[in-house]
Amino acid sequence: MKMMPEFPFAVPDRLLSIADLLAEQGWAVAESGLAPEVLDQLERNCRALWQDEALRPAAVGRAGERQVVPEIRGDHIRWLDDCPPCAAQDAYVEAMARLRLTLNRTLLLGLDNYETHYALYPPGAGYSRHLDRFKDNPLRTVSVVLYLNSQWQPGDGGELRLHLPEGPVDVAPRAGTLAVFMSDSILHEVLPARRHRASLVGWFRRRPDNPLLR
Ligand SMILES: O=C(O)CCC(=O)C(=O)O
Ligand SMILES: [Fe+2]
Repeated sequence: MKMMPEFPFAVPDRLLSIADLLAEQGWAVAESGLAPEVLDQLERNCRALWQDEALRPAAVGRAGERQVVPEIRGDHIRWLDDCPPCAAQDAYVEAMARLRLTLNRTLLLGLDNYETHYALYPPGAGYSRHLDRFKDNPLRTVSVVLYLNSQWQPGDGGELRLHLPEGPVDVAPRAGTLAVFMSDSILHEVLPARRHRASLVGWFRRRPDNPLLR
């Protein structure tokens, strides 16, 4: 039997706060805690992929009927698994592993793995209101967005808008900000931006055969 990869670490308050907020309200916005050099390198990677035309227009719709509809979703993406490895990406993946273990230990979510892609929204592009969990694939459980825009100014647009029962909450996509929310319940959208908007978007997934989650 394969055990969950487990590594001992002191859980920083920052990660515990994210877990508390998720349990309380279904979403959290926090500082990622990643070093400035790591954030810089990730931002450079995302922009270089765009310059090199190595990002592809993202599709919407269920398996079998995926299509590119820029009026609904205008970002361009590349999965991290498909990118040349580098130390900054390793640091990001490790930070996400720590967050995943913290959420499992505190909230017993049974999160098993993480899938993630770079995303670049050119000026004017957005993503209409949606949920991240697909009807034909219920494994995505917690969504995580790390923003990579060191030059972001108020008025640039591109906010993540969470549609909550008590009203909308907007998150500015400033470098280092982490937005975390439940994939099946938090409706959200990306407002069009005036400049290129870079991020890493990912999902903690459950195991399809987890007997505890049936
Ligand atoms: O970039 C964001 O703020 C959110 C992106 C998003 O909702 C998605 O890719 O599903
Ligand atoms: Fe989303």
